[in-house]
Amino acid sequence: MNKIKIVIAGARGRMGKEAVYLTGRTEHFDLVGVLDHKHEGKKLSDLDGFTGYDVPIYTDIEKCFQTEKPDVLIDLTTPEFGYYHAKTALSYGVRPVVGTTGFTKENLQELEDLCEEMNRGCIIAPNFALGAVLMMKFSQIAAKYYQDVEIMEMHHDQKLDAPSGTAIKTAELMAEVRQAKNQGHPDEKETIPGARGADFDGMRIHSTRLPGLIAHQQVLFGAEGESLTIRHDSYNRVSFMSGVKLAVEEVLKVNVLVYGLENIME
Ligand SMILES: NC(=O)c1ccc[n+]([C@@H]2O[C@H](COP(=O)([O-])OP(=O)(O)OC[C@H]3O[C@@H](n4cnc5c(N)ncnc54)[C@H](O)[C@@H]3O)[C@@H](O)[C@H]2O)c1
Ligand SMILES: O=C(O)C1=N[C@H](C(=O)O)CCC1
Repeated sequence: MNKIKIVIAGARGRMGKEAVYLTGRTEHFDLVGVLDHKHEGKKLSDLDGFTGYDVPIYTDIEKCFQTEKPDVLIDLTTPEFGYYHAKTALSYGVRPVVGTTGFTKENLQELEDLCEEMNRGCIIAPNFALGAVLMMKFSQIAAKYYQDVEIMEMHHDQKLDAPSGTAIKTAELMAEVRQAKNQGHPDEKETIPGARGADFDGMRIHSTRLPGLIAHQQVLFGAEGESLTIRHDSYNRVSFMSGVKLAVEEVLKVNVLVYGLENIME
C-alpha cells in the first residue's frame, strides 16, 4: 500500500501535536511537512516534544505544497487560517481534512464549490470523537420525538469560538427533523443579556468555558414529567484521533465536501 503523504497545519497546538503522533504510529501515514506561522527553515524535530519527526517546517503554504506534494492536509489551526489553508490546498489538488471549527456557512459553501470545481474531496469534522458523532446522531433521533431541547456545551477556556462547532452541527442535525418551536415561555425576558443562550432555530445553546475541561456536550430534552439527557465527554485529545485517521483515509475516496464524520462512518 502506498503511504499517504500528509502535511499538518498547527502541529505545535494541542490537537496538532496528537495528529503528529498519530502519523508516527500509523504505518501507512507519511508526515512530509508541517505548516506553522513561525520556525521557517527548522525541522519539527528541532522543537520540544517532536524527537524523531525529522520533517521541514514551512510558513509559506504554497512553497510547502510545491515542494512536498502531499495527498492530504490536516488543518488544526484557527477559523481564519483554517479556511485559507483549505482553499489553498484544494487549489493545489491537496485534500483537506479540517478539524478547525468556527467556519461560517459562506466558508462551507465556497469550499463545497471549490471541491466540485477541482474534483477533490474535503472533510470538515466539527468533532472527530466517534462518541461525539453518535451523541449528535442520537440527539437527531430524539429530536423527532421531543420538540423541547437545549444544548449545553462545555470546553476548556482557551477555545476561541462559541458556540462550539459540535453544538452547531448538533442543532443543524436536530433542525432537520424537529418540529419548529421557540424554546421557553413566549413572554420570557432576559434581565441579563445572553442568559438564555444562543438561539438556533428556536433551540437554545449554552457555552461554558472553564480550565480543566476538554470537550463535553449534553443535549437535554424535556417533556411532561420526563427528561432525556444525551451526553458525551472527551477527557483527552487522543479521543479525536481515530476520527482523524478515518477522515484521512476516506478523503482520498471522495470528490465532494463532506461536512461531519457521520457521513463517512459505516
Ligand atoms: N474537530 C475536532 O474534533 C476538534 C477537536 C479539538 C479542537 N478542534 C479545533 O481545532 C482547532 C485547534 O484547536 P487546538 O486546541 O489544537 O488549538 P491550539 O491553539 O492549541 O493550536 C492551534 C495551532 O495553530 C497554530 N497556528 C495559528 N495560526 C497558524 C497559521 N497561520 N499557520 C499554521 N499554524 C498556525 C498555532 O501556532 C497553534 O499551534 C480549533 O479550531 C478547535 O476548535 C477540533
Ligand atoms: O477544543 C476545542 O476547541 C474543540 N472544539 C470542537 C468544537 O468546537 O466542537 C470539539 C472538540 C474540541
